[in-house]
Amino acid sequence: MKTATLILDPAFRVGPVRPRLFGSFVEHMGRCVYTGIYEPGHPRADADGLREDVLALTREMGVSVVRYPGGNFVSGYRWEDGVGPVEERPARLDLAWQSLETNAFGLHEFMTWADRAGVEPMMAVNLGTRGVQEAVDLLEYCNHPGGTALSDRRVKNGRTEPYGIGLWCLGNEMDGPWQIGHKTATEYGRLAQETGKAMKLVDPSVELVACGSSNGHMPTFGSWEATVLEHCYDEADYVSLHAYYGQDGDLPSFLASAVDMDAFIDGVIATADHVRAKLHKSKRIQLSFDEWNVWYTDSFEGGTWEQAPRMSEDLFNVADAVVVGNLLISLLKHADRVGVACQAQLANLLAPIRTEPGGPAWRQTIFHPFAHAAAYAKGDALRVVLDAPRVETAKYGDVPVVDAVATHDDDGVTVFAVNRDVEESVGLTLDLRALPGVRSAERIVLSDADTGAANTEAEPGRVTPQRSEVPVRAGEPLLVELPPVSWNVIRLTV
Ligand SMILES: O=[N+]([O-])c1ccc(O[C@@H]2O[C@@H](CO)[C@H](O)[C@H]2O)cc1
Repeated sequence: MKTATLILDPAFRVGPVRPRLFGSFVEHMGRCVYTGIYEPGHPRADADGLREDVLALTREMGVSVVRYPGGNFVSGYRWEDGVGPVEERPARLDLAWQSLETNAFGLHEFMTWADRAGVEPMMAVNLGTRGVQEAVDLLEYCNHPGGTALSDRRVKNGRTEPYGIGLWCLGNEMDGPWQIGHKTATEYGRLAQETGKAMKLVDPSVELVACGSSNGHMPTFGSWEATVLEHCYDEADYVSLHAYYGQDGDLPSFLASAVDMDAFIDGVIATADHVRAKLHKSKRIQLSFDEWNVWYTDSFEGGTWEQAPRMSEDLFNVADAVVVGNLLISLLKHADRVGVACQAQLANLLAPIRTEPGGPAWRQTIFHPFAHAAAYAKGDALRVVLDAPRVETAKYGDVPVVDAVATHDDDGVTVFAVNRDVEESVGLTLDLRALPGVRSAERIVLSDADTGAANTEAEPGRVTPQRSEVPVRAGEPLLVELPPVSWNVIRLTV
């Protein structure tokens, strides 16, 4: 068996784990909204048509913040279409996904859902086909107490108190040629600056996310962030990152996907800090990794003009869950700069939660690492000193076979670790010399002899994490075996 050692010390602090790291994303795309979170007439729907089974799973996952309504969808969206009496709302072509948008679900429905799910809303404005005026109109509608045409319209539509939405995205993936209203970095940077300036005049408390690159391999990556931030450094609080990782038959490289995420995050930090130095600023721009996940992009099908077509309903397996866990480790390793992160998406497409219309809702494999991280990654993120053998990958060269991070709070220390070896277990020795008070240890593991195993409607509990106690001997290191292709949580209680 391969062996690795890991030194834990509460002094090796990276930064606080901010709850917004465990965000998700609800887009008007495929069946995320319609027959996902919202299905009037479903046996488990409440009086507002919100699926209570999906609400319960969202709460169980520990989702903290949810980005809405897109995504590519937002770049052609008129928010006014989704407010007021439902029977008066227009049906529209959704050009992003070539689907039919009925607008039966809109702003108020989403805010009711967010309230019941116990999540903070993260609202995106359309900077594709629209601009400064529509963005400030939406913000005034949402956040101004009353006495103006827009805020009184919100009151008339049933919501007296202002929504007080604090986190806003200035458009979506505006660097992407596929984006409706795609812009150059200079065009977008100026628009983000002016939109941000006006939004902060309406409500100075809002936090704004400027669009970074739609992935770290875009030809404009780096120069896009630099140009955009040179324009909107004062107005932006965050710059966004998006990344999706897929399997293409090369499992060792897929399992090492977090190597790419680490490099992407480091590149954006370096670029944002370059602009900070160049502009002589003291403020540091934070990172909003507001779309991340595993995704088999070739499973995308659109163009039918149907309402809520089945799109990208990927069936995620054990290997996918291990990669998702590793991506969460990467986010936690950068907790000092990544202040927001949203797994894309919540229900049905690319999703931890799957539903059937009129039928059940269940947890995909990737639900579990997210739920563990959201539940147990509290307090401060800790850098760990890891000594592990390396494995060869075609995409990333040789990489450590184990990747890990830890968190420290009043209850103790939790280690999150993946074994990226396709065949062999790794014997991990946890050096606890800086934690003499550890009384007990529990470990949770997600692995399977069949790395392709998945949860389905017929077998929703096929892949389930296993919990066990690990014996602790005072003054001695702790030994844990990490099975091949596994996600592991080790909770040390003091
Ligand atoms: O790799 N791709 O082919 C690819 C295509 C589209 C794409 O768009 C992003 O992903 C969509 C789904 O979350 C969001 O609406 C959009 O922001 C992200 C990645």
